[in-house]
Amino acid sequence: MYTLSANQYGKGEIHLVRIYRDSPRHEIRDLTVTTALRGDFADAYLTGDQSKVLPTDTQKNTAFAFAKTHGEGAVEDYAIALARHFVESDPFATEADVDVLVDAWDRVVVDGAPHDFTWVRRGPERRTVGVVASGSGAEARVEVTGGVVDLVILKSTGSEFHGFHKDAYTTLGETDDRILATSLDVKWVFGAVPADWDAAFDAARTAMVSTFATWHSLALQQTLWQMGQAVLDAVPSISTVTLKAPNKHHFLYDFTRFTVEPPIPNENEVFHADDRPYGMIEATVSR
Ligand SMILES: O=c1[nH]c(=O)c2[nH]c(=O)[nH]c2[nH]1
Repeated sequence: MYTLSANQYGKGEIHLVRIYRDSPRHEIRDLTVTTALRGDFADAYLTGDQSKVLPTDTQKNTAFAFAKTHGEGAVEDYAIALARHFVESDPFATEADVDVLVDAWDRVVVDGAPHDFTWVRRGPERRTVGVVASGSGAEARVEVTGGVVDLVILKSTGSEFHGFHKDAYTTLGETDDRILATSLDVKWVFGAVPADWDAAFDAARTAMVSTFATWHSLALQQTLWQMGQAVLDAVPSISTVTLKAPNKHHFLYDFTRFTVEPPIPNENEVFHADDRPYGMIEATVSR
């Protein structure tokens, strides 16, 4: 005998674009929305009875409809409205997830003037918004997370790595001046609702980026600890932040193997940017 221990279902990566065209200067919002419902859905798996299953196609339709009807506030307001709608209107859903990836677009500048309705996609960095809604009435609960994925950042000095533990397999040289580069995947949990979702995101992102730049690093581990604290300092409504950071290694290219005369110096100027393998450094910092 086996047990269906857990199940959820929803629509993955609903890519929707909302244009705000109430004035000649349009605005754009580019969202990739993933929904998931949990609740009384075991029969759909165990017996094939779909009578309690709101199709994922309907979830997709609702995501598009809410982009119009609940799209005026921050992305968080949209995601909260959509998640609450699922738990409040679907008698079989007890919990709903709405996860959103936000693609940013930069307004094009033509002859020094910002253009009204043309943008160039920024990237690969994307802001993330996650909502888990459950219960209803007095029991209604909403948990909101924010974050960023694929925030690629590099500093060309101000990073050291030495004094590490060595064994018979250790070949890595010690360094007091190296490139430090990563692609950050960061998620933070809101313990309270901030006054302004967008301002909270901007403050958290600025805290991370400026700390990465200014903290003289003795290891990516130490930098992540500093960045996590900076996020908590910058945004009082964030209770916990989890940072995942691949160490994108840049190896000094060894010109000493060449026989050219005169020898070519390489004083931390030419590197082999290795895309894999990478170190994977992770930390969660909490209040
Ligand atoms: O900042 C670093 N942390 C490590 O744990 C590590 N390991 C390694 O090989 N290089 C680095 N760099």
